[in-house]
Amino acid sequence: MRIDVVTIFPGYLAPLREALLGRAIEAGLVELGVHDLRDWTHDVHQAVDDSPYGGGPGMVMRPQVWGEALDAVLGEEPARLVVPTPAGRPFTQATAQAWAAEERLVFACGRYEGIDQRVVDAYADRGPVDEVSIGDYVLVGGEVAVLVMVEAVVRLLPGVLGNPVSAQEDSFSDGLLEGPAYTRPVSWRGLDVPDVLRSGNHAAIARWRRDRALERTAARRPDLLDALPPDALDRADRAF
Ligand SMILES: Nc1cc(-c2ccc3ccn(Cc4ccc(CN5CCCCC5)cc4)c3c2)n[nH]1
Repeated sequence: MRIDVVTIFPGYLAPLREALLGRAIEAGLVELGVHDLRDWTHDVHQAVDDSPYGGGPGMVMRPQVWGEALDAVLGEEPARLVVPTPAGRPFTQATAQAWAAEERLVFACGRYEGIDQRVVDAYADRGPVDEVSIGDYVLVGGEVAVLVMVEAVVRLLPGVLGNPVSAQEDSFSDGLLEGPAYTRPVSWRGLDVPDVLRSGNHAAIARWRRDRALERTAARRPDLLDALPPDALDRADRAF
């Protein structure tokens, strides 16, 4: 997979070259290009924003600069164009799974109050364009959202995670939140590891973990329970 990011703050994307993702890049599992939007300005002030038509607070990013940048970065290769925005469709684990199958992702990081809508509209007839939100809160720009989404996607690529099973057993992959996890010591500050986890009884352990996941999901994300397909909960689950 190749990932390109266009931004006026390239330094914001430096963490993508650290740790696990950095190793994935070095291993050639993913290619990353980070591009400074201002490289496609032609004025001495390198202006990328202007006042909004119709009035309103703040500034909007100008379409011309974005058009030149995205034409250059996209080139002739097909790619999915991703535009983070508070007004986007929710980015979920399902989105990450779908994008992990893509050959190319290009992220357009807005700032100010966002990017002139015609940029999205102009590229919509060239290929898939996704306007996505990572949550119901307002960030200052798209860069942090791109860090989140790139991490969620790249960890799913074959060879990136040391233990790929955990990608399948993620929270949300079975529709439930994962339950509590424990490691040594058995007792810590008067708090003990649940006996069942040390029993060696794998059926009992699986049941206990499922019950804790159901309990946590019901308490913290009842919406996920409501969204489960009817056959997702078996009789033992319902007893819980
Ligand atoms: N999930 C998520 C993604 C983002 C995101 C992504 C990309 C950009 C580019 C710029 N900003 C900042 C910004 C965008 C829009 C407004 C206007 N809007 C008015 C009505 C109420 C909500 C805000 C204010 C500031 C961004 C913010 N935030 N949260």
